[in-house]
Amino acid sequence: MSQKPTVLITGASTGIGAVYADRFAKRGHDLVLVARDRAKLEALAQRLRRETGVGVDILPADLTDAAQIGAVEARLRDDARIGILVNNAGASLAGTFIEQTTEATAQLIGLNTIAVTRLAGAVAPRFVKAGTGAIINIASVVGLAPELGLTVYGATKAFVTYLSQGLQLELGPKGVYVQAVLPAATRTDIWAKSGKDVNAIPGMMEVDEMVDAALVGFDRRESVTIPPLPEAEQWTAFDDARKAMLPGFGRDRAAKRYQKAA
Ligand SMILES: NC(=O)C1=CN([C@@H]2O[C@H](COP(=O)(O)OP(=O)(O)OC[C@H]3O[C@@H](n4cnc5c(N)ncnc54)[C@H](OP(=O)(O)O)[C@@H]3O)[C@@H](O)[C@H]2O)C=CC1
Ligand SMILES: CC(=O)[C@H](N)C(=O)O
Repeated sequence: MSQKPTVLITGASTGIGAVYADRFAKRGHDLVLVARDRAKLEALAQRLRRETGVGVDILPADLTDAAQIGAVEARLRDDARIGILVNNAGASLAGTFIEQTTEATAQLIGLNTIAVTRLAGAVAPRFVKAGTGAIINIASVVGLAPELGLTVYGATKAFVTYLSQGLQLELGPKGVYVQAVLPAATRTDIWAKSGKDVNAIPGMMEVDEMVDAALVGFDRRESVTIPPLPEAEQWTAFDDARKAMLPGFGRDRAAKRYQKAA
């Protein structure tokens, strides 16, 4: 059993989550791998046990199912060895807003936002009590870019970034580190699953490069990591512009432009 904190990773059966599993195993952390596909989780677990010698448990679960996410929450609450949560499981959707059904968007919102919030909520009290722990939430640059035409998906990812920033403010002073990772297009199965041809999209980052970059941000304890963004100052300027508005929100009169002419 590793002396390092165990890492629970959701969406570990493929793509970004599977690479996080590989990297944390190579760093010597025991793992708990969560996704729906038991066979893929077991194959990855066997490889990582064999190659790295760490302990790997699998916890198959559909995170949109109340009973199944409940089992993952219980593990996060009760297993004191778990010191890092990677909230990565997520999906995208084919089509435009008016082509998407309310059932499909509700399912997407459930996975990309409610599950992320519930799992963070299950583990945060224990982390705060211990005065240590880390939560990595996988958002997306799409959450900053309504122009990309992925409205509901992007809205779920804006939620994840906001949630992460809020949690970092609330939990950071109590010793808990929260990171939002905002990948841009990354070569994984998510594209085919949402009806897109991964090879037709320019600027596709390889998944190993994306996760390795995100882990550089993790090691630096960045609160927001955007792997492809060349100029970090652009994010700082964006965030500073937001903060500059805050004093303007606390006024008891409507702004002059909204006041009726006398
Ligand atoms: N690839 C990209 O371009 C980008 C991806 N992201 C985000 O990265 C995260 C990982 O996606 P990525 O690796 O690309 O895509 P993949 O489709 O490869 O991986 C998604 C993972 O989530 C799991 N998953 C999906 N639905 C459920 C569910 N209902 N319950 C439990 N697990 C589920 C899948 O496993 P299983 O099917 O076995 O359940 C799989 O392990 C997502 O949050 C995505 O939004 C962000 C920006 C860019
Ligand atoms: C739009 C996508 O499906 C992609 N995962 C992304 O966030 O860029």
